[in-house]
Amino acid sequence: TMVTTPSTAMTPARSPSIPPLISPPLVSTLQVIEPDIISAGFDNSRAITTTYLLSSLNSLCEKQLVCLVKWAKAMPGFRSLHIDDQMVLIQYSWMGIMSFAMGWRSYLNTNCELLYFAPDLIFNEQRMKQSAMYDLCLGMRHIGEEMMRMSMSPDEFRCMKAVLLLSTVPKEGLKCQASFEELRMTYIRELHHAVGQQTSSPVQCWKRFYQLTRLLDSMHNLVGGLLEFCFMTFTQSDLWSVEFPEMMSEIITAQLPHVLAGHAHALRFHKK
Ligand SMILES: Cc1noc(COc2cccc(F)c2F)c1-c1ccc(CNS(=O)(=O)C2(C)CC2)cc1
Repeated sequence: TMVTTPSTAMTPARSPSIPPLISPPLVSTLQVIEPDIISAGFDNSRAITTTYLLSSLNSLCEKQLVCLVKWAKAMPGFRSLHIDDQMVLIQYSWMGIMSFAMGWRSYLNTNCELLYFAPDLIFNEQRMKQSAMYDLCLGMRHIGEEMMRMSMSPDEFRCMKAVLLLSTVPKEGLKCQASFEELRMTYIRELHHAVGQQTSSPVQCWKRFYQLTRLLDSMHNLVGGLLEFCFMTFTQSDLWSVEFPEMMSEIITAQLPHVLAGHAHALRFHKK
């Protein structure tokens, strides 16, 4: 489905009184295709057990995966990649994209006091401990705190999330490496442009761009730990009796051997 960009559609042809919108189409398209907030369907009246918490996270994850695939396919240029590359990019980046978006919701809605997975699934300290993922939750909260410290803008957030989709590749390379690298560069330039909108001098712009790309790099470390936990929970799901819905199971089954074999290569802006 063609996504119209309001900036072009809404800019009156000739009206000297109203300055033409200068936001480049890419940023306004990212705004238009941004998925809505999804509810987990969490029953807050039930006894809160670790198993129920994790199973609820997984059913929320399943719903978010459906939206994530739609969002990726609506992202300008993504569909021009080789279909196999589209698949592997989503398989390698879904955890990072979901976590980054959750950090953003936690920043916007709770000032990073809590982890805002969904309007009906918000983790306070106690729930973080109960979830058996306390350290991962702290790592996630730190991401949200960085967004708050930088007072990250919605445009910067959406550009960074687009870059995250294009930040983990197979070690042996993609089917169409050139079109991937061109697309990644396009979104990195778009991020730089969004940073320029938040700063008033080139030096400030580069400093902020440096800090935001550092934050993007740090997502890889958090995601590594999360994937380990995810794979461990998945392989022992009968033991923990944590439910893994269909699409999640498919993605994890496809992704797990490659990641454990060290085939997933994280693209970083900075030396570690
Ligand atoms: C949905 C959803 N919105 O955000 C996130 C990122 O989650 C976390 C991020 C950081 C620390 C944590 F502690 C998280 F939980 C998810 C999300 C939910 C489930 C799964 C797969 N399931 S899983 O096995 O990894 C697990 C987590 C249930 C145990 C994967 C992402």
